[in-house]
Amino acid sequence: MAELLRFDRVACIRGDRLLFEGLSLVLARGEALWLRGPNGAGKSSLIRLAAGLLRPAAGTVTRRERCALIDEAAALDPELPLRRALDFWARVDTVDGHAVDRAIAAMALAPLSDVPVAMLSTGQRKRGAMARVIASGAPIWLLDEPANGMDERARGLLVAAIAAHRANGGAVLLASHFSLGLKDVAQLDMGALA
Ligand SMILES: Nc1ncnc2c1ncn2[C@@H]1O[C@H](COP(=O)(O)OP(=O)(O)OP(=O)(O)O)[C@@H](O)[C@H]1O
Repeated sequence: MAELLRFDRVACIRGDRLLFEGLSLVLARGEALWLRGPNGAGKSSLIRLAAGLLRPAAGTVTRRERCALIDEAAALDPELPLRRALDFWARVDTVDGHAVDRAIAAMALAPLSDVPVAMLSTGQRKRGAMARVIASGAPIWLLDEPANGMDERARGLLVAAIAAHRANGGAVLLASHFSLGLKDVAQLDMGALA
């Protein structure tokens, strides 16, 4: 099945504000969709709907595969060295240690493997969170401002990881205030919806 994620006429209400309604989209294998729009437009809310962390006020969200999420929290145990924090999620995601090795290499984190997550810089922690997503093996990546705090080199690694994931049959839903320079990416302007 090529289709991984579908929104059918979805409405989203936060607090007492209608953020959007009648929103339909399909994300298929190999595809990427870039959510754009000003602060408060609803990009994070749409990603949380996709993750199943928010319920639509109307319409339906269908996920046909597992998803992995990055948002403002790294979701890595701050007390653990980075490698062990990633190994914890590998056990939850039932992937083997090689998946973690590959993810660490993809985000150039080997020199930081023994550093406690709490001691990582903002950009390093973001790379760690991205390694968690890569290692998960989840076909659907939900990336809410994944490049925040990343330097140019790390952004390059992120873009390469996204391209490799898509080439492997994965799909990416991305919220970002700036272009990452992704090739062949569809765009949804949330400002135009609000
Ligand atoms: N838990 C909540 N309760 C009530 N309102 C909320 C809640 N979370 C977010 N909102 C509101 O929903 C609106 C959309 O927020 P959201 O975080 O989805 O926007 P965004 O497009 O991701 O913004 P940004 O570019 O600043 O990250 C905002 O007006 C925000 O105040």
